[in-house]
Amino acid sequence: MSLTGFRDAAARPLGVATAVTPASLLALKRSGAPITALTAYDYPTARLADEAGIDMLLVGDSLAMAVLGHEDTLAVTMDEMLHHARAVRRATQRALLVVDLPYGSYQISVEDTLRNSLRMVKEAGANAVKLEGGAAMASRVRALTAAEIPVVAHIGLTPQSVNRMGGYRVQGRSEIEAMTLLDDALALEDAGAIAIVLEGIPRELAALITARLHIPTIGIGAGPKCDGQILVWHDVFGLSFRNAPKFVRQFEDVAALMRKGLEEYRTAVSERTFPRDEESYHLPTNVHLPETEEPELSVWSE
Ligand SMILES: Nc1nc(=O)c2c([nH]1)NC[C@@H]1CN(c3ccc(C(=O)N[C@@H](CCC(=O)O)C(=O)O)cc3)CN21
Ligand SMILES: CC(C)C(=O)C(=O)O
Ligand SMILES: [Mg+2]
Repeated sequence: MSLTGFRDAAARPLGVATAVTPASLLALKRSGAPITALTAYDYPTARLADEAGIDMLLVGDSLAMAVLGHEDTLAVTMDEMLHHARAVRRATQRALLVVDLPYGSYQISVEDTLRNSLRMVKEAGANAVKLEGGAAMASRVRALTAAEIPVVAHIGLTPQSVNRMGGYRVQGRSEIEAMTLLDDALALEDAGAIAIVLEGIPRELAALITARLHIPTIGIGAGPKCDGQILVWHDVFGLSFRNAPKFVRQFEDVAALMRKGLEEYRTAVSERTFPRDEESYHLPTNVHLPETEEPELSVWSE
């Protein structure tokens, strides 16, 4: 694994844009240029996102819901996250590759957090890991940073807290809750986080946190003043099969395209217009098989 994110530096095409690093995300914040981020879960979609110039690809634990059909994110395992992260790694040349630590992989101890995060780096080629939680997670962030594992923090509507929150509810709407979230963000920055995801909080609070922090904020349902924005791939393309949160914008209706293609394929097979002769293999002209006997359909239809 090279520093630039290319597994084999010699295989890097000449003239390709420099790979995104934690330092370049910081530079984007300082220059005022928005950071673009998106989730990715497999090879073809990660290739499209990377080639489109998305700065950060996140193998989110939203995998559980968006891809695996679970009701929430709690069930997804380290092995499932690694399996998808490896596919995304193979496709990603430029973007910073961040992988979510799944629920249970970092709650028990700092040691567990380090062991599981090292797996993300060594077995999947993650450039950074992400974990949910506030000031209570600062010791984890500090230990990972000391172990040379860049960390993205995540506060506000943290989906792994669904049982405590009693559903997916906007956070930080009272002054006391808002100030606690600001303190959390400052503690995570102090512990060494390279960036922080702000999810499901009032836009005014996200603007305040973004102004107070030196590291970039990446918003999802946190308004326009964050340093960057992230969305779930399936929400962007209308592939979610559930009521979308208010913060989602569907940029294209890929499900409609897929339905159209499915209807065309089903019809073509049903009507025997697929495959055509050009879509079939032929015997060499010197090879002769016995004639096939056409079934006498009329006998059976009488
Ligand atoms: N496809 C998908 N998109 C996501 O953004 C996403 C996932 N899956 N899975 C993991 C979490 C869960 N997320 C969610 C899910 C639901 C709401 C939601 O229903 N929000 C309410 C807010 C209610 C309130 O006002 O408190 C909404 O109406 O927007 C928000 C975030 C975000 N993450
Ligand atoms: C939406 C982002 C921030 C996330 O954590 C996920 O996709 O799991
Ligand atoms: Mg997540």
